Amino acid sequence: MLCVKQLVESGCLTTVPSKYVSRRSLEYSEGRFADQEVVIPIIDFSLLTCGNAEQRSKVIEDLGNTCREWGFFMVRTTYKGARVFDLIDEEKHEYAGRALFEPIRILQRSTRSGGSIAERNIKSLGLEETYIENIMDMKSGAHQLLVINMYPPCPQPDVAMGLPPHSDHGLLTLLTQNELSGLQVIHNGNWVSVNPFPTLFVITGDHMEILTNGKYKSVVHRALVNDKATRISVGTAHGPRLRRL
Ligand SMILES: O=C(O)CCC(=O)C(=O)O
Ligand SMILES: [Fe+2]
Repeated sequence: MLCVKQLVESGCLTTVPSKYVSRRSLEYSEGRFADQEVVIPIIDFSLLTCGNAEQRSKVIEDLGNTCREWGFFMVRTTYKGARVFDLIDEEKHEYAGRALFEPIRILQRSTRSGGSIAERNIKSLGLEETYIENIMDMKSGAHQLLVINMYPPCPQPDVAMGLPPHSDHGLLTLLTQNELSGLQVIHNGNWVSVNPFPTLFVITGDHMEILTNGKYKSVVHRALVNDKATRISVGTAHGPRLRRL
C-alpha cells in the first residue's frame, strides 16, 4: 500500500482509498460549523517591547481574556523568523544549523518566543512571570517538539481528514503555515476556520490548562485537507521536561 505522498505523486489519485476515508464526518458531534464568520483574536506582541506602559498592560489584559475565551490566538510580531514561509533562500540559511547536531536556530528562537509568551500568559493571571519556570524547574531543562505536517492535495477533501481533532500537550504550541488554510479550532462548540495569516498562531496546550486550574483552555483543533495544493504547517510545542510532570 502506497503512503499518501506516494499516492499523490503517482498522479492517478481520483478518489480517496477507503483506508483514508475519515470515519467521522467533518461535522461530527464535537462541533458544528459556526453560522457566521468569527474573528480570531490577534495579540500584538511588538507592543510589549515598543509600546508605552498603558499599551503593554493592555496587551497582557487582552492575552488573558483571549486565553480564557479561546485558548488560541494569532500573534503579530516584527520577528522575521516567525514568517518562515515568506523568507527568501538566503534568509532561510541564516536560521540553518552550522553542524549536524547543532539545533536549528529557528527552534532556539522559538524556545525563547514560547517561553516569553508563556510568561505573559501567566502574568495575565496576576502571577509572577517566572511562576511556571520555577514550579516546573524549567531552567534546568525543557521539552520541545518540532512537528512538520504536509497535507498534499486531496481529490475528495470532504471525506478525508488531515489531522483529526486533538489538543496539544505542553504549555503551548507555536504554529506557522504556508499560504493555505486548513486549521480549525473549536470555539463555543463550533468549528472555526483559521484563515491564512502571515505570522504565528499560538495554541494553548494541556499543561497550561492543568497549571492554570482550567482557567486557560487547551483548545481542540484539527486540520482539513484541500483539493488545490499542498499545505504545510510547522509547529513547535513547548513544555516542561516530561519526567518533571
Ligand atoms: O496543520 C495544522 O494547522 C495543525 C497542526 C497541529 O495541530 C499539530 O501539529 O499538532
Ligand atoms: Fe495540534
